[in-house]
Amino acid sequence: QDTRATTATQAQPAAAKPRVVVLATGGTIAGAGASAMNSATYTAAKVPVDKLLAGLPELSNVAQVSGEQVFQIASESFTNEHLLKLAQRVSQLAKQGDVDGIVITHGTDTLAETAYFLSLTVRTDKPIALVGSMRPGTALSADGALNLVNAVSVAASKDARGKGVLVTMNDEINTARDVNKDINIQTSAFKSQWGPLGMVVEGKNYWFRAPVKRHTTQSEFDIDSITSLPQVDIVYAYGNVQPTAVNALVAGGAKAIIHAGTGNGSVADRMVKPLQDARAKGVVIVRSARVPYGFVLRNAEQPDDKHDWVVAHDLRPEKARILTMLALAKGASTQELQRMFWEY
Ligand SMILES: NC(=O)C[C@H](N)C(=O)O
Repeated sequence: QDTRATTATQAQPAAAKPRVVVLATGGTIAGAGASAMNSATYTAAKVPVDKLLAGLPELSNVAQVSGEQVFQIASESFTNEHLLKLAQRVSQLAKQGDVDGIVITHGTDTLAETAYFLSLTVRTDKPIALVGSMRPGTALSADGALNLVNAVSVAASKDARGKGVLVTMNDEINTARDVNKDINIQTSAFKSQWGPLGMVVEGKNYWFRAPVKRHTTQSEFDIDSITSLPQVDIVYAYGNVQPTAVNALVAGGAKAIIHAGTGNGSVADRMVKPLQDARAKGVVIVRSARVPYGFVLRNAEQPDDKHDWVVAHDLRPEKARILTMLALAKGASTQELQRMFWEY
């Protein structure tokens, strides 16, 4: 009896690839410049998602990928409405049985803010990976292609489940909460002060740590029940700063002001009274720091208990703004907001 035929038919059929949806929002990863020398001079948000995906045949080895153009904008122009619309779409897709992971292509300038917003509001354990690029696809040594393949491969992997919203740039996997754009011009733009969670190399993830802060499935926020976000603004501290901006924001209807203080979140003597007055009018005051690393301590630099101010822990002012908007949308008190800053 010839056994060769039997042996041949015993070969296992290739397992179906995970299904990943790429939601495109614009940014440099969809940018185009006039020449290959233009690594920094170009127009963002030009190339449609279908074209981005069609240019990457490698993706089909990793996942069954489909694309959806949600916006086509540079990320510095993101608004609260964009955040809400994107998070609602991510939440819908995450509930679908035929979606295993979601990738969001995004401009890098506000990518970390959007990532944090999604990690706080989308209740899923499916992998969500945000990705951008520092050079447009038309440039020499463009970084978008590999970044995007890496993002799809992370979103497609079972071992990324339950790790919350991730940012995959420059071969690193960072958690949405900790990561920030720390360097412009360079492709190693994204850093977490507490270190990356891992790396993605040739389609495989290498994990070294896991996030401990509440996110996604453990979050008390839920995009499905949020329809609008309150006005929360940021005031930047510097030598000779005057109360002009604080007073204007209060008059303009800000519900909270994030004070990006010097050093440990310190507040200039002439700014204390205007901030106290704002608080007396019901405006929530959050003390953060313009210093990128370290963290702000409660009742150090200022008597926060006495002022009824909140401290932003290690969150940058722009990320403190995201958490404060979500807290106020839920009607949180200043005590609850402070708890949230320690927990998220
Ligand atoms: N590298 C980039 O994506 C920067 C661009 N300004 C953006 O955020 O859309």
